[in-house]
Amino acid sequence: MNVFKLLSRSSNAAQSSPAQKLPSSGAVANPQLFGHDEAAQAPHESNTNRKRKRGQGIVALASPSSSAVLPAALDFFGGGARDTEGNEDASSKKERRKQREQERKEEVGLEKKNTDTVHEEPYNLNESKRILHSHKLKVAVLEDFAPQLDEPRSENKSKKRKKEKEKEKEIKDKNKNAKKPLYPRPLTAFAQLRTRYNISTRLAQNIMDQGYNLPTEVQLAALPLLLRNNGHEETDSLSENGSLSGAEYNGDIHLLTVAPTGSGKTIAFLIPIINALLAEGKPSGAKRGPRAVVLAPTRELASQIVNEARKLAKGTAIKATLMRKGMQVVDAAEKAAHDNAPHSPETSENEEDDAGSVDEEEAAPRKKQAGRQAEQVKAAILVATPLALLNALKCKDSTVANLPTVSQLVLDEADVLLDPLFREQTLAIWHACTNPKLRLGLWSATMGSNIESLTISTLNDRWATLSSSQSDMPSPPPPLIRLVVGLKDSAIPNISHQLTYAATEQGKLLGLRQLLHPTSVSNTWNQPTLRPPFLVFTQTIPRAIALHSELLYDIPPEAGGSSRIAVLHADLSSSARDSIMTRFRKGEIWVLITTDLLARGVDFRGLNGVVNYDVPTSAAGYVHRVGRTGRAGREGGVAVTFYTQDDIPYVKLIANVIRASEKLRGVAVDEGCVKQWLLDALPTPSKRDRQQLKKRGVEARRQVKGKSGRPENRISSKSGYDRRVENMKKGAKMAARKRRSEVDGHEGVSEFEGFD
Ligand SMILES: Nc1ncnc2c1ncn2[C@@H]1O[C@H](COP(=O)(O)OP(=O)(O)OP(=O)(O)O)[C@@H](O)[C@H]1O
Repeated sequence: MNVFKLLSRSSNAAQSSPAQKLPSSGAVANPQLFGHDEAAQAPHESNTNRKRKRGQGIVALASPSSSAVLPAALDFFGGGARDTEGNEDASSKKERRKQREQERKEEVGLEKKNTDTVHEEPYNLNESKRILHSHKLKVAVLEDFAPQLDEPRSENKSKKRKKEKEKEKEIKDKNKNAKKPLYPRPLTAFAQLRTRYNISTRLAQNIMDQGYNLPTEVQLAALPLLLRNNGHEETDSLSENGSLSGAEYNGDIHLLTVAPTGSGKTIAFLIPIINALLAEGKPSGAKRGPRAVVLAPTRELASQIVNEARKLAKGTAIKATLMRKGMQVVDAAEKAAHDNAPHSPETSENEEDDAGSVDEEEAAPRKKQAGRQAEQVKAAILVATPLALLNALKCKDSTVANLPTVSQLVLDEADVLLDPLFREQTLAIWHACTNPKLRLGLWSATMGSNIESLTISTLNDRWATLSSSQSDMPSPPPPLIRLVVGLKDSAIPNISHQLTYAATEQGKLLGLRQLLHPTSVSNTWNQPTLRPPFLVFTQTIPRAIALHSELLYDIPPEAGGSSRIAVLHADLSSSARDSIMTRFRKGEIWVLITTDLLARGVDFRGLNGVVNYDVPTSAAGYVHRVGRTGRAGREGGVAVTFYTQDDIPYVKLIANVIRASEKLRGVAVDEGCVKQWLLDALPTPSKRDRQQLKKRGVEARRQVKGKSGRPENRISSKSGYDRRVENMKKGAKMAARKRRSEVDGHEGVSEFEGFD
């Protein structure tokens, strides 16, 4: 067995598996989830996607070279490198060479087409409606703030406040009603970014260099809404159609987007930001500071966004940076001015709440840094977690300095950033962005209606506060537009789900071991097999650590042994986390055990599956966890969820999401993994239970200390009964030894007669 060959699996080999197409096989021709049958694409918009540059980000895992022969026990990837298939591969070598040649030709052809000037048809409302409908896209103006301008600015404050309160109350009811629909002109090929929106040549080139040709659904609708139309949009058709394209806003909007996991939201918000910054040119005036801020809930996601931004802005003057400890975001002078300025009561309130939430780990180095010259952020795009940025903005008296240079604020995973866990921090940063031209973007695969109302009321508040102090507030204020792709809050349809009853904790461990070992996988139910690399999610950090130590030696040494399995959680140091992420992306780690730290946003393109070792604590949690596989339309991802007796009160939440996803995929209820009888039999958790579950998880799985002070809910392949018997035997042995030593000791005393 050549282990080296096993490690250097190339994506070609996985494709050679005839039975199952895996996400690790590489990018698919069409990254879209819906509207595949759509024939009506512009002639230049071939579905033949330009192939990604070799090795570009795809976890390099597949099967060994065609001639390698693997014992079944080591064939973790199911590449099927048996003798016979080896021969088949050898005979198809010529075929593959031909195919590669063909792809190269297509690439060249596509490049030429994309650089050609594309003739733009005028905006056609019916055509736009049809394309948006087939891609399951819905766009609506959620809130038009323009009517507020009718109110005289001199109106006394309390009257104004009262009116605002009344308005806030109305918001909830209003949200339920249908909003003004919009039918933006769909972007059906990235080439149109140049022809229609005249984006920078370099940016367009960078997009092509990434291998992106066909926009995903979210890009198809969000980019036309966010990019300035540069006068290309025909005013005639706008007036004819009653401004239904949204082009009259000319990109000047706040956008709230709900789009499936892995659907390319990152570049959908980065392209307009980079293009706007390039168009602005070098900022005038002495004020320094970031011009766009992207907030993300975890460091891993933030650093991924920085990488994407750097790739898109390569060769331009726009730089992106990750917020690190000790960095200085605003000018020292600005901060000092803020220190001396009187603060509004609203800000102080926030600060008091936040003061307690400052992490000591974060705070200590800040104190150390105070003595040294801090590194000033020079990049135009700053990506940060809320806490890291807020710490940098806090002044000596723990008030928050303003970020007047920021004109774009993006909340990636907005629902979690505005969830109680991060809300105070996120809102404090939002309020610190005092630029009257600030535009907001909220992006996630799941978004509760409470997030919409919170956004509207915060936009209202900001407007009221800023318009009383600043004369240059835009008039009318930009509207809040909502874009929804597919079915809101649902899991992607291109993965298969398995909901497995494991009865007990021990059952789950056996189930996971079965999934892990290639020879023990019995595919009796004709379900797709889970192949590495995959993620395993647990409810808590101690459980992730315990599971890791239990499985550490499950992969045979010939296949890399314990180095193939790792655990990643928030208690590890930043450098350890980075190193594990790098090794997992490289394909050196096959099984990564983690907590919800990696549940959101993180993009492992070739991840073949996800195991919910512990059931997620909410439906949204499930959507995000399983969305780590099946990215950019890749087929073959598998999501396995184990549940035990303890999960029965809540598992219906997950079963409903699975059913909805299978329905989207067109799977009949009696053929899917969640049968109707199961849905009928499972209890529906109350709202209170749901809230409790989200907050604390399944109680039985929380760290419970036994009388001995050791955790009782350990993860082990031994049953509680076996452990008890073993403990009793151990106890008996100890007691016998003690008795023996006592007897020996007694004899000893009798022998020692010296003191007398
Ligand atoms: N138009 C496209 N064509 C092909 N691949 C794309 C396209 N747009 C994005 N991708 C790829 O899709 C993957 C997922 O993108 P991204 O991480 O932005 O998804 P997301 O919608 O933010 O997901 P999540 O909700 O999990 O955060 C990335 O690997 C990205 O490179």
